[in-house]
Amino acid sequence: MGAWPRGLVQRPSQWVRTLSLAAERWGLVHTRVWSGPVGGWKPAVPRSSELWRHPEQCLTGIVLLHLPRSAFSSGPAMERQVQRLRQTFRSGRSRPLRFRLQQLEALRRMVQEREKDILAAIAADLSKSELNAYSHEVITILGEIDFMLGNLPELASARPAKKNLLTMMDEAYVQPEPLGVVLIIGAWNYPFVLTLQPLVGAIAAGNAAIVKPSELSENTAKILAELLPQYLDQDLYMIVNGGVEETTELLRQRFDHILYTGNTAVGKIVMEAAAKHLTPVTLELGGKSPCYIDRDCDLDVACRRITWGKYMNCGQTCIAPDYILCEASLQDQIVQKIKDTVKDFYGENVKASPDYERIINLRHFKRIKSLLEGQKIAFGGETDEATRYIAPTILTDVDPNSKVMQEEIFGPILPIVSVKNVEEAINFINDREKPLALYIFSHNNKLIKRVIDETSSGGVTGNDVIMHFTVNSLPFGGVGASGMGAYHGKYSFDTFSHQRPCLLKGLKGESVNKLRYPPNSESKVSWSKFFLLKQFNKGRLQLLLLVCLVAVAAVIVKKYQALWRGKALLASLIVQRLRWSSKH
Ligand SMILES: NC(=O)c1ccc[n+]([C@@H]2O[C@H](COP(=O)([O-])OP(=O)(O)OC[C@H]3O[C@@H](n4cnc5c(N)ncnc54)[C@H](O)[C@@H]3O)[C@@H](O)[C@H]2O)c1
Ligand SMILES: CCCCCCCCCCCCCCCCCC=O
Repeated sequence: MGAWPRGLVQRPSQWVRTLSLAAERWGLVHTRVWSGPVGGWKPAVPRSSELWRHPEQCLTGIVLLHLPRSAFSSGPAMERQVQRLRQTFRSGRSRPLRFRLQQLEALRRMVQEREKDILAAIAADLSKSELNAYSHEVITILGEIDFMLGNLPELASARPAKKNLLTMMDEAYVQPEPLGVVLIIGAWNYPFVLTLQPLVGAIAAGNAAIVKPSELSENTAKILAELLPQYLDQDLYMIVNGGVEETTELLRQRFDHILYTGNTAVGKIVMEAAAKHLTPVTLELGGKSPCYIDRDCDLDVACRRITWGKYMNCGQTCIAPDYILCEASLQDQIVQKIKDTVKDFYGENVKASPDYERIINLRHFKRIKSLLEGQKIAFGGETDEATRYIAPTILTDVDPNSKVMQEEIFGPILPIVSVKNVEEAINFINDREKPLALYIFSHNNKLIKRVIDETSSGGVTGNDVIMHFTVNSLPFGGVGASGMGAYHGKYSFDTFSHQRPCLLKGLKGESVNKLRYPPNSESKVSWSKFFLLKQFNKGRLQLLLLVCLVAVAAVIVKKYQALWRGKALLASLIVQRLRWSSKH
């Protein structure tokens, strides 16, 4: 696509433009606008595109290119796109702070100006009320953008580093630098926040990025593909929509970092593909997040908070409490209190509540429903395949070896497993894969700290659920099977940056440098120990003292010399003045 396709140059008529854009919206074709040999092929952005409005400003005109979708996900096409972004990155365009801030502001404008469309898309994907879509997703993105806008100058600036005796006179600092072209693969359960929050970090850190939203939340994927090119620099930030085929093709390309959010099985595929290029990865995976309720606890409060975090988004939250661990004697009270809270939150008819979502697709609906088989359902259990509704459900006396305890539930089913005491709870947690989150409810802070000390998990909230996700001064990520790396706030910036150590020396000081040049000797090693390990022997200490004394003496002499010189000058001026006065 390097040469200008002369024969095809024309300004498309209104109906050609309308039809093209409609076909693009329906997902039939990709429409591209040729903006000259320099600009290359750009997405034909509806309405706002400068290319549509001012074709005369392109080199010689514009031309439309209609290709089947597959043409853009083929290997060579994908490679060209990554190459295009890499070239722009290499031009240095994404590096200046002013540019990054401007792109982040544009992203904020996008969220604010197109809020209605965004909320409608999320609502369509997850049967979520627009109010919930706003508080679960949009607020988080706006908060993250504001954080970056407020803190970017500090985050991106060089940090002075401590020096040793050998580099005392030099300049040592850590300079964060962008990694290059990064790939962000989003998830469908919070399709807006889990796709855009990493992008905020990538932009802030000065990278180019390809964003691949989940095809399972197709409405959000579509609106992102429509909006992002209208607000962000298209040569640096690009969106690729599609499914397994497109992701597979993307993963063949070389990136400088990949941040993937989703299930552990695909996480392994991502890591394997990344290993071929030695690309570092951040894997935001899942797991079964336990929730321990201590006997010494306010059960009303605990159950209200757990009900909120478990049934929010119909249980499709990576950090939802997956199951409850408690003493057997608490089980019935917990069931009753959660039951009462569900009524408080969603009313008598949960199905009719605007605050209760639906399962994303039939595959997940069937998977979750199958987890109910053979279980003791203490509450809920109703399902409706036509609307993919699964009622808030509690299972009691659950066998730790049953299917529901083998995989992450990712749905509105809450098993209660009884344990004798906190030791057994700790062992239960440690016998399994490290979870993404861990929750402990107790009046006893020491017990909470003990559970934290004796277990491992991606994150922890004591006496609440989910809320650690909302604190952007805390890194968000998994450990072990629940993932690697972290993001949010400063941690996003760091994830998408290389912390580059810089040491700037002068060309003087060769006498000290002789210590490291061959031939080596006992004395040189001993001096190196002195400089680098601060290992003093008596003789060396005396020598050092002597050097210090000489240095102090030199400073004093210099100072007095200056003083004497000053005094002498003054005296000679006075003498001259007296002579002059006596003459006149
Ligand atoms: N840590 C987090 O922040 C976080 C957030 C959301 C979800 N999750 C986790 O994600 C899981 C559920 O979400 P999910 O979307 O992965 O589930 P899913 O099983 O619905 O996965 C579907 C996704 O995997 C992709 N996929 C499937 N096979 C692939 C292949 N061979 N190559 C590339 N991509 C392939 C599909 O394209 C699709 O986007 C849960 O475990 C949840 O805890 C984690
Ligand atoms: C005083 C009113 C405060 C209202 C605050 C509402 C906070 C709601 C926060 C919900 C955030 C949910 C996001 C969860 C994302 C989980 C990612 C994994 O799936």
